[in-house]
Amino acid sequence: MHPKALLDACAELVRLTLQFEHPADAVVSRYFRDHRSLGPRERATLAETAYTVLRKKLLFEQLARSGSGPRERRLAILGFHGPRDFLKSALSDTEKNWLDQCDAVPPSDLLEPHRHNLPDWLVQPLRRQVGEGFWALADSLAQPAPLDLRVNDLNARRADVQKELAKAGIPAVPTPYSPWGLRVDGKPALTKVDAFARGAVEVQDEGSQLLALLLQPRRGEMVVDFCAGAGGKTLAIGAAMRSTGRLYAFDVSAHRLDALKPRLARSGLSNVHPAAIAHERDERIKRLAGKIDRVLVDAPCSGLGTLRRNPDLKWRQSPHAIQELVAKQTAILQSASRLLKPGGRLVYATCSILPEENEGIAEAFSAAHSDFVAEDVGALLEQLKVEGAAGLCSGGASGTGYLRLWPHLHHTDGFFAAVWTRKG
Ligand SMILES: C[S@@+](CC[C@H](N)C(=O)[O-])C[C@H]1O[C@@H](n2cnc3c(N)ncnc32)[C@H](O)[C@@H]1O
Repeated sequence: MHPKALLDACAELVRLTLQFEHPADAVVSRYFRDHRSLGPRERATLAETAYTVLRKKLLFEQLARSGSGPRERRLAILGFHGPRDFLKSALSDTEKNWLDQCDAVPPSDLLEPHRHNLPDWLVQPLRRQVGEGFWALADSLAQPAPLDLRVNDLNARRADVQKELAKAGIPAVPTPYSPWGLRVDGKPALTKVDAFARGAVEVQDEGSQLLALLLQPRRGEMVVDFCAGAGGKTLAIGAAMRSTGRLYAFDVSAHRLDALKPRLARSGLSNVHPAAIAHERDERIKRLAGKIDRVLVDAPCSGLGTLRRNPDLKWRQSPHAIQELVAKQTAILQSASRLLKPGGRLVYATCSILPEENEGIAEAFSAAHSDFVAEDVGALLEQLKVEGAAGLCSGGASGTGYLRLWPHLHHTDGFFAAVWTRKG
């Protein structure tokens, strides 16, 4: 594609994503479906440009106050993902001069919002939690995430898959905390790799893998993944159960559960039972009350721990939306807890970095449920032989009560988990 046409296309995609009517990944997929002739490199340029604009929106909007031409075009020029020479061949002389002026602005001249690129309402809660780590956190949230894979240890070994990927020209290293994880350089086309086609690997952030590990499901047990979605954690749990017992994958979205089906087929698991429920108090849930060994509640949340992958969320979420989520999280955890038999384990998890969706929910649950004992997550991870377990946790009486993963410290998405045992 000619540089001018590619820049025009980038400006159009930037315009569409900045409408914030739909998640950015859905807008990008839709754009690609509507423009089937785009090649892989053009797609990469378009997607990365739109995502860079979302990541650095406040800075770019400030810089775009000067310059001329449509605003989306100025933003696309600032965020353009590709060689500078290539970009400049698409620009007028005026635009080239303006871009040189923008490039020359020293970071020390920028106001704080133009450096952290976060909405005001998010800055205080993050500063309160990470203190001096705030700028490292803001920087890491503005970077693209690495690609993590989970090796399906039902049918493959991590070391063998690592060798197989290396042979296919995809270097990968074992992840430091999850026993199943491989971290891959760049963004290879995984669907074409045999290990993926035969279900030996799935794409999954290392933090998500740790949530499944924390549930510690055993052979032959009855387990519920309450908010299973497209089943990322379901697959990890089912493999840890060695495809035995019964694993219910519940979700209110039949559409999301549909996306689990091809993944299940690849995985070789035969113990998973997906079922759409109407809401958290569904009859199906009532029938299983008191019968389940382990329940994972991977709750619907703000997703603010995934800003590296979903930078639009910081502009689409709001304090009001968070309040609604907190009410929903409380209700789901309450209902899901009824499923457990005495001695059973409950794990509540989010991919949020806000205390009200995390410690706030966990502490309120503990206070209202004297029949559940809060477990120390640091101690559990230690037993599970997770490297540097205490460093992954914070809070509670011991200071390691909850799992608290941060992108700038652990190179995973931001995750939270709390664990309880139902008293016998
Ligand atoms: C964080 S996502 C789950 C991601 C999934 N566990 C995975 O690993 O891929 C939260 C899920 O909760 C589901 N959900 C929302 N409200 C629910 C409810 N009342 N009961 C059960 N699931 C619900 C959403 O449809 C969404 O799929």
